[in-house]
Amino acid sequence: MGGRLIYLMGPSGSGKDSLLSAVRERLAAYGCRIAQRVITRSAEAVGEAAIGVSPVEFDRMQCEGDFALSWRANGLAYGIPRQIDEWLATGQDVLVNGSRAYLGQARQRYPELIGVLLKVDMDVLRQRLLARGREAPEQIERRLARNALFDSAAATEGVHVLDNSGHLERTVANLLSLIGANRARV
Ligand SMILES: Nc1ncnc2c1ncn2[C@@H]1O[C@H](COP(=O)(O)OP(=O)(O)O)[C@@H](O)[C@H]1O
Ligand SMILES: O=P(O)(O)OC[C@H]1O[C@H](OP(=O)(O)OP(=O)(O)O)[C@H](O)[C@@H]1O
Repeated sequence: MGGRLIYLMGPSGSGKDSLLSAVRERLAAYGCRIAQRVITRSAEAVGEAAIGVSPVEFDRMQCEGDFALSWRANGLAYGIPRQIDEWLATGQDVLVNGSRAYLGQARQRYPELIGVLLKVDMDVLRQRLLARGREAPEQIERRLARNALFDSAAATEGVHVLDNSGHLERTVANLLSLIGANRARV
């Protein structure tokens, strides 16, 4: 039997990287892989378990079929290495940090994917983005404005919504429970 693809999404600043860092070891113990993303962001500013490449290198990798999934957003290009297909084929679950805008295309390739949407109140989101300090204020406002694209009910159809407005540990527990990683694998 193939593994499950868990497709984590959420606004910039909703806590995807923090959540993935917090669950990394527990998911590894459960046998679930976390895909390392390739991003056209300088390596210093990647700030997560991702690989930074130049736009030219990204295009070359894409042409060579290195990515199972890839998309562009926020002026950047993102790729999920095709290695995830080997993991899924050998029955391992895989968690990817995805894009809300790309969900439909991801579903075309992986119809059984499990969508998980991290949600945070708008004011909390702005505060967290400013406190993180990775983007300039105008970039932060553009990222917040982008969220209006995903306000419709359709955006949450068929996806599991996890609220990360509170403590991260609660969100961690909810994600592990959703995946079934809080109990022994049978
Ligand atoms: N539950 C939480 N409570 C408080 N701060 C959080 C929580 N989750 C994430 N953060 C903080 O919010 C900021 C954005 O989180 P991050 O994981 O970088 O989000 P994303 O990867 O979705 O852009 C970071 O500074 C992070 O430390
Ligand atoms: O279509 P959207 O849901 O808006 O997503 C667009 C991109 O933004 C996020 O990336 P990234 O991790 O670079 O942004 P963040 O760390 O600032 O959230 C997300 O993971 C997608 O790659």
